[in-house]
Amino acid sequence: MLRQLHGLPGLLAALFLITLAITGAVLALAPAMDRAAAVIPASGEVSVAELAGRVVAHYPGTEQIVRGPSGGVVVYYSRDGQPGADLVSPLTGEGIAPYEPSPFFTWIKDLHRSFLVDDAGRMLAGVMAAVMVLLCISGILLLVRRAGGWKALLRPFAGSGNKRIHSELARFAVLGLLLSALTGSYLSAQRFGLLPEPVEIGPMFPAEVSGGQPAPVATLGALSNVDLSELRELVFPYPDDPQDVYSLTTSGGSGFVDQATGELLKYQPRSDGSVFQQWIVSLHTGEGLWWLGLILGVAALTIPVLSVTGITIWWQRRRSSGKFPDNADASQADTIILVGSEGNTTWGFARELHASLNKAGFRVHCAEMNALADRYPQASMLFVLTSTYGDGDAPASARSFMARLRDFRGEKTLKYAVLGFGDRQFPNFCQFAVEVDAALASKGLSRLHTIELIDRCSASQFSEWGDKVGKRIGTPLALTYDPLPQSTVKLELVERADYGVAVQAPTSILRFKTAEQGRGWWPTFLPRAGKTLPQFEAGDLLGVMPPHGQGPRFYSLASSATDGVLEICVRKQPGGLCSGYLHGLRPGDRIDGFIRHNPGFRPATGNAPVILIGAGAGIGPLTGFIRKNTERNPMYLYWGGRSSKSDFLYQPELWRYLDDHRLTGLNTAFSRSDERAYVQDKLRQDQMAVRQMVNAGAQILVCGGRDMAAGVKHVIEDILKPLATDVETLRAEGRYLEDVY
Ligand SMILES: Cc1cc2nc3c(=O)[nH]c(=O)nc-3n(C[C@H](O)[C@H](O)[C@H](O)COP(=O)(O)O)c2cc1C
Repeated sequence: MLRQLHGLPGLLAALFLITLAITGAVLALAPAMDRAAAVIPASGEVSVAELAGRVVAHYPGTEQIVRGPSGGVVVYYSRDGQPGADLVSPLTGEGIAPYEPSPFFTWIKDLHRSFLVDDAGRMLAGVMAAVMVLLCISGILLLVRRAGGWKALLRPFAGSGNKRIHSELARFAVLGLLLSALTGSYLSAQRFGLLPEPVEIGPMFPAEVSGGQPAPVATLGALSNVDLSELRELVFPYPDDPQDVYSLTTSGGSGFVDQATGELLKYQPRSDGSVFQQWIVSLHTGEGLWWLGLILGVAALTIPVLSVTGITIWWQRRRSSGKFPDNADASQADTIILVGSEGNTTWGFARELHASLNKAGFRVHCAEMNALADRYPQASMLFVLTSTYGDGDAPASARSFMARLRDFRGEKTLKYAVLGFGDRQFPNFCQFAVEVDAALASKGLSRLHTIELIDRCSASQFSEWGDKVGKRIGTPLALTYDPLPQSTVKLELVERADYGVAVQAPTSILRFKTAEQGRGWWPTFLPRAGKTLPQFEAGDLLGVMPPHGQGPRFYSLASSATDGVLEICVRKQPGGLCSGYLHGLRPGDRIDGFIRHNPGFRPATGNAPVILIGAGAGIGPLTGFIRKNTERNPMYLYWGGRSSKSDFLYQPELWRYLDDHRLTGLNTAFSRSDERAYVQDKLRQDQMAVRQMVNAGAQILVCGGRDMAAGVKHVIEDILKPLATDVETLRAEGRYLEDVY
């Protein structure tokens, strides 16, 4: 419900909101620019009488002096019968520049207030402001849900991609956006009579004025008592009319000043309603609060990005949660698939399983976990595919599953398998799936297959799980997960370097270029008939389609698009289908590939040290990060191989980076040399230095096999103990990242 409340209005309003945001951001500059152009004396330095005296000395035909919200003083005068207006210095009364409202800002203001179509546009702008209030409030509640509570709202968000960008930006900007939207809605509601607008009726013209000889304005007592910082406007009396008076408006009220005696006549303080109104205007426009204007402007600039990421998230969710064709009735089905999902990606996996089982002749019913029936009379297999949310909690479509499970009466013949979807960056990896698996077992059901956990939507883990389940049920399941139909690009192997054969760890560095002919490298990456690769960074993933219609396998990229090649580092796995295929390639051979972004695995920017830890082919993306470290931020590499003579991957390149300081320190460990050391041993030897770096804010990135990553985590936990922190805390802060396979 909350999500619909956030998504639908956002989608409909996106274009108008982007217009309002961009124009609002431009207008937000105006108060700061006005302020920069003006001369602003300190409070108490210049009285209105002094100002008026100085101005009159330079502009004998002064008719009015206005002090704008940003502090700039403008004099309106008449010279030789011609009216004029100048920005003046209150310190001297001299003109600084002619005063003319900027036609550009006027046009932007019209676009902002009414989309250039008068009342209908003004009404639309008001509606958009109200929609923005709704989006901000529902967005705040979604952020709280995503963070796992109000208290956790300031912690770094885990996860990656559009969702992370959307949440981080929203958290940064939401209060500014809410303030602009609330004040904008208020002003619109007043304009269309939905809220009362305070009417400020000034004091009546005084019945009696002295009518004496006018005194020089600089000597008038009532004007001497008012500081310039309080002035709004001072209207001069008609020349040669002794019965006329000065009209004075200040931030506190308005009144008249006798031009002969300098006495204040008929002063009337401003009403509370008018003061409140002025605050609303200032809070919306930044008038008089130039710094707030800039903050609101920056917040407004996030709206285009929030709109694009929001629409992308909505679109991906929609595509992956479409209805299933051939969904059998729950009471007739022999196989049940239950799905626990919040962001809907798990539905994409469920659809693939559903289609594959259907093709194999099963009658399959698929539904959300919240729709668990009391019993499935015909079913012999139950698959539960679920993600985990919050801090190890159930996702939206599984919140009531545990409660419903209490009333569930499973047939004795019903066997189940749970497949968890999660992200190892979270402390409670796939926790909810683990709890569901235990709860089903405690119901007396037996397992068709032990629980397995999929990290970050790994397509290869999913297809491996399918192979194992297929063997158990006696029907091959060729499961391929493709979140959106991928358009692949032909890549041509241009270079390879082979290592590790002598130590039974054949590993190759493979360099590809797109096979389509273009002028140089870059044109091949520009959009052409949809057959192009998007931008990529080291640490992103290259999806490779092995032959014979298998699902894609993913390899971490060791290069960025700017390096001019697409580089991966691949260890040949015994019996590995895709790694064997890649190792068999010769220069000139072509493969099909696509990019999957992985923004969750990137070194942080800034001066804090970065500690890169890897083993074997895990050095690929780490080398890519070092290559990109042209800022020469402190970067240390701990890497383990088997033999320095056989599988020291990237050796010459790393030494070059040490020389040019892209790499600050290199520490290698070789398990089949005399030292017989692993990367964990090197970390332990260096524990003082590692601890100091973590204390100085270092980020740790680990890349390589699961066992190595577990060993490294263990050592790092020990190293962190004296610092009273641990790996999970660093992980939550985005300072311990893993790319593990
Ligand atoms: C706010 C948030 C909280 C998450 N919490 C966890 C968690 O505690 N444990 C975990 O393993 N994964 C966690 N994840 C990762 C998701 O479970 C993972 O991305 C999953 O593939 C999402 O599937 P879905 O889109 O079908 O919900 C979290 C993701 C987000 C965005």
